[in-house]
Amino acid sequence: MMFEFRVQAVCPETGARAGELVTPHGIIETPVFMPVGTRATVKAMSPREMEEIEAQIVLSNTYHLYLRPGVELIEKAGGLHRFMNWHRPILTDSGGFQVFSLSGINRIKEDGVEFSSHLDGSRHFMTPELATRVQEGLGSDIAMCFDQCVELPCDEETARKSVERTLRWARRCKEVHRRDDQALFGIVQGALFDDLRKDCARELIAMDFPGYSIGGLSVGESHDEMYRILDLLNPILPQEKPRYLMGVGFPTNLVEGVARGVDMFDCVLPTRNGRNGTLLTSRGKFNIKHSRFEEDWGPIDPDCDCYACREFSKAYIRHLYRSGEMLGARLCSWHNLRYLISLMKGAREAILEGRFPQFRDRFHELFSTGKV
Ligand SMILES: Nc1cc(CSc2ncc[nH]2)c2nc(N)[nH]c(=O)c2c1
Ligand SMILES: [Zn+2]
Repeated sequence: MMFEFRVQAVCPETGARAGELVTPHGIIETPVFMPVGTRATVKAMSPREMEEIEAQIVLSNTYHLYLRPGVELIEKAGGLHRFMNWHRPILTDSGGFQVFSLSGINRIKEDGVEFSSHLDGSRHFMTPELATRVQEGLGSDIAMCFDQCVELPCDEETARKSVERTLRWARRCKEVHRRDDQALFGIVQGALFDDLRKDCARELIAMDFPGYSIGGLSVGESHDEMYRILDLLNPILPQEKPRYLMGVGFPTNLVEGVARGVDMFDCVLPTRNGRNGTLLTSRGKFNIKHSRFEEDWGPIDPDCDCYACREFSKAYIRHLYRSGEMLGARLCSWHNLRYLISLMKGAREAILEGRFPQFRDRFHELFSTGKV
């Protein structure tokens, strides 16, 4: 069996799940945080270091790799796993979101999206078929349908049109998808409109995808609005299939997403914030450049087992950061990634041991104190 998802335990109080996702490149234990490697690298981290922090799966981007170096080159290298020397699972996003958020002048047509490359302004036309073909060429284990994510706030008519287009495009992706060693996920859209979200989910479920992504969130809505949509979709999406909440997120959103039946998360936060000195810890977040750390000889996080926390002081990392030294960005990213990976590992263990509600309360109690 190329692709299989097994739910191993469900928290009776919340519905949080612990599971195993079997892929051609290995088994993923869920809930899982997936580091983002947009241009075929998780910034500042080598594959060996990613294995050391127990990263199980990394993300990459169709949009970026299609523009540079091009899927043809990566196919000649033997696919993305060989090209980047990462032999665990890879998930690729379809490019829809990036076309709208990164490229210049884009024009949506029924057939696809016309856009200018953010690299050199060259004109391109991305279609559901091309997005699917590129992901098959990259050889990721999990691929995304080409969807249309709308910016918030948006009116119901605009959201309805994006749902209808997303569904037509999902059918077209499924129609041309051939690789049986790659799972294609449908992406639920519908902005913050309950009926649109339910209709979109039901139509995608009827197409019988092996997993479902929840798109159109973490795009500026409040936490409560995000949680309302998750509460709405949790009972509708098939319990026996994985749920992936795209672009999320901040530690509190991860724990609350797990409590609402989400299995997979990704976010650029740990590496992007790491590079500007913002650190995520069990006791809240802080920025290392603050003067209060000048003579702080302690670790970033006393509860963290990562290389940065075991071997270096906050004072030293602050010095590196202020001097613009690359090691500063590396150590901050290293810690933030390990923190989120460990947070999901802890949630999984708590669910398996029947103590997730206590884990969740303890997390909020410590994280919100901001006692750093
Ligand atoms: N918030 C958010 C984030 C992403 C990027 S997920 C990602 N790709 C690469 C790294 N991370 C989304 N992607 C798609 N296709 N659709 C969405 O609605 C959407 C929403
Ligand atoms: Zn650490």
